[in-house]
Amino acid sequence: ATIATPDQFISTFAKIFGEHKGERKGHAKGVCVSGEFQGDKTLATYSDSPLFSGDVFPLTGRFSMAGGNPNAAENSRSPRGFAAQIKLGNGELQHFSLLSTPVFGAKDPDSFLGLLQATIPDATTGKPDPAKIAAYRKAHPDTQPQADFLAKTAPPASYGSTPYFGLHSFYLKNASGQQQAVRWQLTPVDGSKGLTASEIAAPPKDFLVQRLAERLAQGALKFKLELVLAEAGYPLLDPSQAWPVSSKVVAGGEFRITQSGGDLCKNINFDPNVLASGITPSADPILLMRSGAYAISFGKRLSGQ
Ligand code: HEM
Repeated sequence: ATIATPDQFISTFAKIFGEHKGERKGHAKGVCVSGEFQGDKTLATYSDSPLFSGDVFPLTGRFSMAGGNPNAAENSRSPRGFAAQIKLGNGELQHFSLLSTPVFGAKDPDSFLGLLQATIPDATTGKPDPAKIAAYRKAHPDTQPQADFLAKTAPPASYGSTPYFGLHSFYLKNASGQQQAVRWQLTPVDGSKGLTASEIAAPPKDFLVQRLAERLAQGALKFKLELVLAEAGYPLLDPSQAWPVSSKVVAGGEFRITQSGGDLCKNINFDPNVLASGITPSADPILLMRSGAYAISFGKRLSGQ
């Protein structure tokens, strides 16, 4: 049974990253973007959602650095985030809220909260205690795969040169009512590119916003939406476990980012459980936890806390 609560995550983020009034308590550093989404009609086999009608819908989004530090260093070996709110023609909304790692940092809220608590800086040194973190990971092996991925993968060279992963399972249903569990992911049409060794050692300051603007000056930045189809026995409730690489993947549409900067995303809470009709959440307890935590962060930051 889960005992971690949304407010415990918010108070633990404050202990790790400090209090930053008016800022997002997670993914504090980021940039608003806008553009459009076009669903792939061939998905009708699996989904009757109007998201996949083939119509073009406007989106407001945000690229971000994970963590509650609004001044996070951009060579950090931490996840990057991409969130999007798509406005369908019928007034419905569809959110995507994704990370650049193919797995999440823990199997459930309790394990994730314990990991965060183990990274709270030590009162005397002012720094996290690496031995404490290592001991926690050893006792909770589900926290290791994401750390391994981040250690071996160069941080993205730009927000547009990395894939993004939804990590949770969601259900689609088709016109005959058949259900299919999927995970969604975004593949960058430009390809993936990491920072070079010298950029990692001596990163240009705040290059992510600049590189994004430079890229958008050349035309739309595109990502392909892909849906990975679950098969019998797949872990549907544990985002720390990757699905087999042999899984069937179907095309879901295309994201086209055309503008960056400004404040359009400021008053959006990119709650991952805001879904267009025909798409439903799984019972992944981390997915459920996110709605409560994001709502607290949203309320705080819009009221200057
Ligand atoms: C229990 C686990 C998690 C907690 C407690 C948590 C907490 C938070 C909080 C408090 C925010 C700021 C929300 C706001 O002020 O609007 C945030 C942002 C974000 N989170 Fe999480 N998160 C969790 C898991 C995840 C997972 C699994 C993903 C991706 C699959 C993710 C992706 C993001 C992204 C992309 C943002 C930035 C959204 C934006 O740009 O506004 N988070 N998270």
